[in-house]
Order: sequence, then structure tokens, then C-alpha cells
Amino acid sequence: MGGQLEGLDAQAQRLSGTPLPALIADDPARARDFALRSGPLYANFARQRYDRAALDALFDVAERADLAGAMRRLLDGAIVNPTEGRAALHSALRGDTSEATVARDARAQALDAQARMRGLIETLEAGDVTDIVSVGIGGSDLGPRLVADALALPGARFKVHFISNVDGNAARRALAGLDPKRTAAIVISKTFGTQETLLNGGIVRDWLGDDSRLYAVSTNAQRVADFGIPPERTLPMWDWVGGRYSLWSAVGFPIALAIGMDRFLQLLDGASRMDAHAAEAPLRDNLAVWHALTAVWNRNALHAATQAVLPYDERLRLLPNYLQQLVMESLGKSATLAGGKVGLDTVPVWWGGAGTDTQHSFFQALHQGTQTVPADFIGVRQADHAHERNHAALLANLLAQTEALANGQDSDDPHRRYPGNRPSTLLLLDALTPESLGMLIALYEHSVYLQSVLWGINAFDQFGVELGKQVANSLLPALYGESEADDPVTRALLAELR
Ligand SMILES: O=P(O)(O)OC[C@H]1O[C@](O)(CO)[C@@H](O)[C@@H]1O
Repeated sequence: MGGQLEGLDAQAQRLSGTPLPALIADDPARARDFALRSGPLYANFARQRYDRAALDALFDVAERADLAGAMRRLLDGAIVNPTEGRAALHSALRGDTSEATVARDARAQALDAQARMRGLIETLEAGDVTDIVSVGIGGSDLGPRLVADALALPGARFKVHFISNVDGNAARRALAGLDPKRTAAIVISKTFGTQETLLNGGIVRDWLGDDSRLYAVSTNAQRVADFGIPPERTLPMWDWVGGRYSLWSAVGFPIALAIGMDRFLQLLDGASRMDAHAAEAPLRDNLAVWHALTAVWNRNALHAATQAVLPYDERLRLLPNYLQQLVMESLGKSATLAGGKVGLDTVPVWWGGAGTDTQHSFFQALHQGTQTVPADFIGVRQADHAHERNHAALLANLLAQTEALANGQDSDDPHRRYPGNRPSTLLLLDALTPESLGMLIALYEHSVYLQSVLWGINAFDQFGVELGKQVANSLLPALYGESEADDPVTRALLAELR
């Protein structure tokens, strides 16, 4: 492995005969020294398969790649998305993290949109509406869905429902049991050109009957107007916010309705706190840097093909879905920024689910499968419910799994042998609050960006998703029998479907 990651191969080679339990036995202080905290967020990397010398090599990589400078450039609104000539100023949506003019302008626009959003929420609160239907997909859905699910409290003023899939069953199910007269809907689409959202938005518009309770969030005011939603019920989006980084903008309108505007702002404060930490903490004390270096170590030095994310908190059950877009749409690239071919493996497959459920589904493969799957375990210290024994059991399971995966257990019977040596990181929140969740999500955002810097790729475009959309559009007439497909296999399949 050459280039920016030079030196890591040699470290991996040196450590190849030293499994995790030996690394930990040789250096018990790593349990303390490979851990760091920022506010309510604690991270422990002691069960990763590196030692102090390998970490030195990783931090050398971070220095050489100028991760600190890269963070500054992101926050200052540099063109970090050169294929589309755009900045990625999601940090400006949540705080004053830069003095750069472009970032300050973005911040002013964000505050203006927040004030308008608050006004719309107050109007809705004063009326009869009880339910909100949010229509969007990808970045216009996954973030709001995650945060609303994680943080909505019993007895909330509005119940928020989501429709994303173009499958009409999604709309049918979401609208079943709702009263159109007491429902408002938000059509969220950065481009307002997304097939799924326009079709589902059309279903909801017709279902509402009266479109005075129809709202939009988009960069494209003209398309919104053509759809029939007036400017006073349209909140803005901007090119300087990527879809998968947009929950902090008016795309978070459903979040603010689900959890209240004040708590939405606390979510933003938490994310802004992580922005400041990622930008200002020295590399060795920097959670985002540790997380990104660990990801690169597991991918490029240990050659892990997949990465699991395992929240041990029912409220975070949608985090893996959210992170799949954030991480894989950002880092699923094979071209360098300059247009060459990346000489290294980039993103592994991210997947996961909430513990303890997943212990009874795919954990068998984590413990005894032939592949090593690095995992991020995420726990929450405070229960927020009265079932103390359940919470103790949850935390015991969380600790047990990280320990069992690392240490394994020998046996004469190969079927009952646990190889161990399976790396994991533990992320622990003091409590699940808007602030801590904002910090956690922003940590992943910045880790993703820093990984892209280490790999020399663009984390902010997503041309890979376009081809399938184009082919789908070209095949639509064929489904009505109005045209024929060129591809012989598709032709045969169409014959089956018609
Ligand atoms: O907000 P829009 O423009 O409807 O796009 C939705 C999603 O579609 C994508 O462009 C591709 O799936 C995502 O990046 C984006 O979050």
C-alpha cells in the first residue's frame, strides 16, 4: 500500500500473528488510553486490532493527509465537491463554525429558513392537524425518519408518518387510518425531480383533497409551484447541502414537528458541538479522526469487506439504514478526485441492526463466520424507562458481545470454538438526547468526510445512482407496451411482467 496510506501494510504484517487478546494482555492500559470523550459521547477503540505503534503510523497518515486542514476547508466552504463545483456547508446549518464569508452567508440563510419553519409549525400547532405525512426518499427521508423515531416523545403534538418507496403499498399503509382533514403533508425533495417523491406526493395531494395543508422543501421553487404548492408553504434547500447531509436544514421539518422546534435546535447544537470538536481537537484527541483512521485500518490494512453498526438501543434501530446512505453513497467510489482510478479498496458494505434482536439473527456469522466483520457497537447509559432489569440486561449483552467477539473461546470441538480476534469500537452516549444524537450523527458525517480525504475521493457526489434511474425512465413506456426494450434479457422479463 503506497501513497497516503504508506506504512500501514508493514504494521498490519507485524501484527498479523498477534490476536486481540494478546494485544490487550500486552498493554492493558490501552483500555484507558484508546478511549476518548467529547461531551456526552464516549468512544473506546481498545478492541481494535492495532497497537500503539500501528496507531503512530495511522496518525502519521493523518498528518500527511492534513486531516486538520481538510476539516477547516470543509467548514470554510471550500469546493470539496469538485465534480459538481460545490461546497458542503452542512455545518453552517447548525452553528457558527467558520468566519469565511461563504459560510456566514450560508448560516444567515439557514437561520432565516429556521425562523420560517418555526412560524409554519406555530400555525400548524394552532390548528386541528394531528398527523403529518412526510414524503421524500434517500437523504430527504432517512435522516428525518431516524431522528423522529429516536426522539419523538409520547403525547407529542403531531404524529409523523413517512412515505418513501415508490411501491404504492407504502402510501396505502401510511395513509390508512388517517383523516385527511386532520393531516398535513410535506413533500421533501432537493431537486423536486425524484420519481418516487413526485408520484407519492401526487397520491398524497389527491388524498388530502384540500391542498392548503400541503407543504414543500426544495431548492427548485419553480417545480414546487408547478406541483401546486405556493411559496408561503415552501421552505428552501440549497446546492451547498448534500441530500444525505440535509436533516439539519428544512429537510428536518418533519423532525421539528415530531419532537418540537426547541429540541430540533438542540439536535443542531449537538451537531455543531461535534463540528467544533472535529475541527479543533488535536488529531490524537479527535473522535472523528480516530473513527476515520480505524475505518481505513480495517478496510485497507485488515481488508475487511463489510462493517457492521449495532445500536443497542431500540430508539436507534433506524441508524444502520441512515448510515448506509451516508457512508456508502458518500464513499462508494472508484475514481480519485483527479479522475484517476483509486488504487485502494474504498467503502466496505455497511449493514447492521439493533441489539439484542440481531444477536438472534446474524451474530452467529459474526462469531464463527469465515469473514472478520468489524463492528461499531453503540450504547446509551441512561435508560429513559422504568424497566431497570431490561436495561441492565441490554448493557450486559452489549458488553458481553464486544468481549466475546474479541476474546473468543477455545474448544477441542471445532463447532464449539470461537476464534475471537473480531474488532469493534464501542460508542457510548450518556443519554439519548437531541444533543447527543446530533453529536453522534455529526461524528459519522465527519468520519466519512475524513475517510474520503484519506482515500482521495469525493464524498459529496453520487453519480453512481443515476444510471439505474435513466434506465428505469426509459423502460416505463415499455411497461405500458408502448415501446420495446433493447436488452434481450429485459425484453424477456418484460414479456413475463406484461
Ligand atoms: O431530495 P431528492 O432530490 O428527491 O433526492 C433524493 C435522494 O436521491 C439521491 O439523489 C439518489 O438516491 C440521493 O442522493 C438523494 O438523497
